Amino acid sequence: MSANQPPHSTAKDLVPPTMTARYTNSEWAARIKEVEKSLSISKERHSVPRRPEDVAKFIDHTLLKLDATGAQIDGLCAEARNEGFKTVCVRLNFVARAVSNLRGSAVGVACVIGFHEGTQDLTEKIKEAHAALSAGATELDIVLNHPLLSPSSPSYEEIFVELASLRNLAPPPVCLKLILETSQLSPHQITAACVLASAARFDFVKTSTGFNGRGASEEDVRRMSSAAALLAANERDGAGEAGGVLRMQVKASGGIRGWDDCRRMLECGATRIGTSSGVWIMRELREREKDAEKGGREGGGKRPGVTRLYTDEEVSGY
Ligand SMILES: O=C[C@H](O)COP(=O)(O)O
Repeated sequence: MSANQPPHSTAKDLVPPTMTARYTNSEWAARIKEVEKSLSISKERHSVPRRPEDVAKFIDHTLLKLDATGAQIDGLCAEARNEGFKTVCVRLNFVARAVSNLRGSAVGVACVIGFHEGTQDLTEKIKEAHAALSAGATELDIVLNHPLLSPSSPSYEEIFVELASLRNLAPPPVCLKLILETSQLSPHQITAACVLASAARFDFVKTSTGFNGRGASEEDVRRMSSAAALLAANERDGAGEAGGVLRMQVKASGGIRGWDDCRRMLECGATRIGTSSGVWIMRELREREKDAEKGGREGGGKRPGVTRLYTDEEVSGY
């Protein structure tokens, strides 16, 4: 299937039923507590690619302003094609236009769902997701209903049912990302959201919508990346010979404006960057590379090469 082919184009009116619960709230609470007990936040600095064509593949080129115009979406798609970005990230009303713009390219189309509060009910989110897939979206960035993580009475069961139902509607190769809105969550709630997203087989946890509170922070990305690594390791242990466990990845988004912000997020363990400043990041990176080359020629330094962030087994291939 090509990157831009609608995965559900033959089943336009078919919306699968919602999934039933897997664990009770208190069982989820116990599982989350276990994960928290063994979670240590990695201080590792992940290696980062420097060649612009490699960096571009980590970027979701994003335009989510409510007053965005069709002409701006056309421009966004042209930039994404030109730079070789991973996707363009747009609202539902522009998915079909973006898909048509990007036909024949390797650039995918990500659509935000439940944007930006996340509090829509499950039926609403399922309808939106179904419409996005039918229009050709290859990735869905779904906002967590984060008020359901309220510290006094968290509804883990309800959140899991929502996530599992959306995964059921959109199986791989559709890439599913859960937007946590980390500015609204405590570290404990962030870990809880990672546990639920991983159990529902989401491909990514994503920091922010860019519309509520601060954007991505190094601390949050490190926590999410460490939790994802631990959850994959736990599952690998449980899977024994069966293997095949995929590591959930982290998308940093919100307020990432320049190459230094982008590099810092990748160093903390993000493997996708959501930003409305993609073109500026690439411009800055090219300028830095030019300076480094110049310095290298004059001072005998070495141009940084491309390094791998994860092994093939660790990433899910998106
Ligand atoms: O999903 C991505 C964010 O909305 C992008 O946020 P930004 O406009 O602050 O770059």
